Amino acid sequence: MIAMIRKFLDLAGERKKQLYLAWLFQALTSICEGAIYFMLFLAIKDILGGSFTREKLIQYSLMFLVYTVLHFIFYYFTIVKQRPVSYAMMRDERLSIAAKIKQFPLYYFTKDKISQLTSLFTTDLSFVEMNIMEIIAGFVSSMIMTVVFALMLLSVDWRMALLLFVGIIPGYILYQQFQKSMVQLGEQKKNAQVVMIDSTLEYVQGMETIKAYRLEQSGKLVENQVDRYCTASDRYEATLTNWSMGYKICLNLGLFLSLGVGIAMVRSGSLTPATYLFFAIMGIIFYRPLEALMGSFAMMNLANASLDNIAEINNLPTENEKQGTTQFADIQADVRFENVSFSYDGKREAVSHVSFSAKPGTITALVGPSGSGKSTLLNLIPGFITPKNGRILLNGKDAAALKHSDLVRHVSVVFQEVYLFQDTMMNNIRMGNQSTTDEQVIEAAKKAHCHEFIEKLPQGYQTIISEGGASLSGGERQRVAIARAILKDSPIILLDEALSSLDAENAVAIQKGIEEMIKGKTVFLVSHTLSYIQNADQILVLSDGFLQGCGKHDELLQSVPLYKTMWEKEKSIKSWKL
Ligand SMILES: Nc1ncnc2c1ncn2[C@@H]1O[C@H](COP(=O)(O)OP(=O)(O)OP(=O)(O)O)[C@@H](O)[C@H]1O
Repeated sequence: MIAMIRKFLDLAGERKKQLYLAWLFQALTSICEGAIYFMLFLAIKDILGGSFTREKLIQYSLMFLVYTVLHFIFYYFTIVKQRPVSYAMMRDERLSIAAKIKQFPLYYFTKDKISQLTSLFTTDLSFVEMNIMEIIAGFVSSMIMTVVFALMLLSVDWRMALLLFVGIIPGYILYQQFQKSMVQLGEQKKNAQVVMIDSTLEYVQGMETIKAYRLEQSGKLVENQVDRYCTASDRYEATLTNWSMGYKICLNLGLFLSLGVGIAMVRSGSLTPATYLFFAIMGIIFYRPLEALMGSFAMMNLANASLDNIAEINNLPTENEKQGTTQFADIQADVRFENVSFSYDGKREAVSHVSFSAKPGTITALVGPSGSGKSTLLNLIPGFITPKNGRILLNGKDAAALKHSDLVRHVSVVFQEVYLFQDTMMNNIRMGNQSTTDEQVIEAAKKAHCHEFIEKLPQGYQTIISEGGASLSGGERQRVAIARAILKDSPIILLDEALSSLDAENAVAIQKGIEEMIKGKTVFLVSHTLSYIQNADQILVLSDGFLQGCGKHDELLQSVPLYKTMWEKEKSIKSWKL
């Protein structure tokens, strides 16, 4: 629990003071509650001792009123102080994680990591936001109440108090065991939840394929994961209930012992009936905060796991942290790879010992079988991923030493998959260069051959694009990406299968736009279709991450067997007739 509070305070930052104040009010609330019970003892003592007069009745009533009012006032301030803190903290945390995610290397975003992030936003942050204050307040209150009650009981009769406390020892031993098994079950429950979210996302995203192929078993997979999560949750709750019962019994051993021995003490005259009666009442009340502590343990456990997940994301190194500080503002860029290697998992190299150079005003095409490392090599250029070995030089300057923002500004990318944001078409294109006017945006759209279809949209350039650009065809999305790149006007241009979603007519239509965009630039082009790139200034042939050859189309046909095979295959496919 202490570790969890520490983690929470780390997240709280400057709001720590407000939290301390809230917990101080919580402590005062508990002290007032303790005082009310102490008055109860004094009243019982007076009644049984025959000294309960009318004045005492008024005196106790007034004190009761004062403590009750104070209790409510302190409780009100506890809530007022702590309520906004968790919402404000989680707001900051959401924004800071969103900003941090943007700086993660691209290869971080694998399917399971996306599920982990989804779970973090939908479950962990919300859970902490909704529950942590209550958990900590409950813990602070339980602890203070226990101390206040213990001091009060000791001051009334230390022998009876010690007998009552005996139950804490077996309770604590059981609690330790319980904690271990609950942490394990909590992790199982959490993992089952991540897998369930993962399979549900996959199910929704793959709906088109599921419907097309009537894949009934895909629904079964979601059903299984939902069942697994339900079983894990059930096991967690059932175990919690069993342990809680055992814990309660252990604690109450002290109550039975004190009441049993107390009777003997009253009989022998060493204990007054008033004190016995007081302990009989307080015996039940004393363990309540400790029992509540156990009850909220399940929540603590889950909150702790959520805080760990938040910390894990916060502690991940970002690409920017690894980048240098050298400024780069050249308007042309000569790109040189020197013995560059990269591995995603630290075991197998996706790009291995690659060296080549590309001059401004030239097109370098990357070809090779699927998985040969073409996209990886492309992603190395803007620093989306960084080489594990070797160097990439831009105009002779090591890219690793350059400011990340400068590097990214110098590279325009058109990926195969184009993401459009839920914003106007105008703003979606303007993302290429925020400082451009509407006229410049339209000019770029015309060059990329988007203008015609944008004009046909209900509000033209002011039409809001649905999330991800799902309402546009693949070819339309790709032309918007080309318009963005035209606006950005960077010295380096990366085209990763950029023509893949265009039909032959469209591809020819925007050829001019692309030609204009790449004039004087250092262009890298990934293509599976060799006929598209046969006029490139140089072609890099990759296989299993290694560079098999580098040269012009005719040279490669002579010198690289893999290239020759790929070319012949393409020719034979083209001659297929149905
Ligand atoms: N995010 C990732 N995490 C782990 N491995 C990856 C990741 N992305 C790619 N790989 C692996 O790295 C290797 C090279 O992949 P890359 O995408 O660069 O190949 P490619 O030639 O572009 O393939 P394709 O033509 O199919 O797009 C492959 O073995 C691939 O499985």
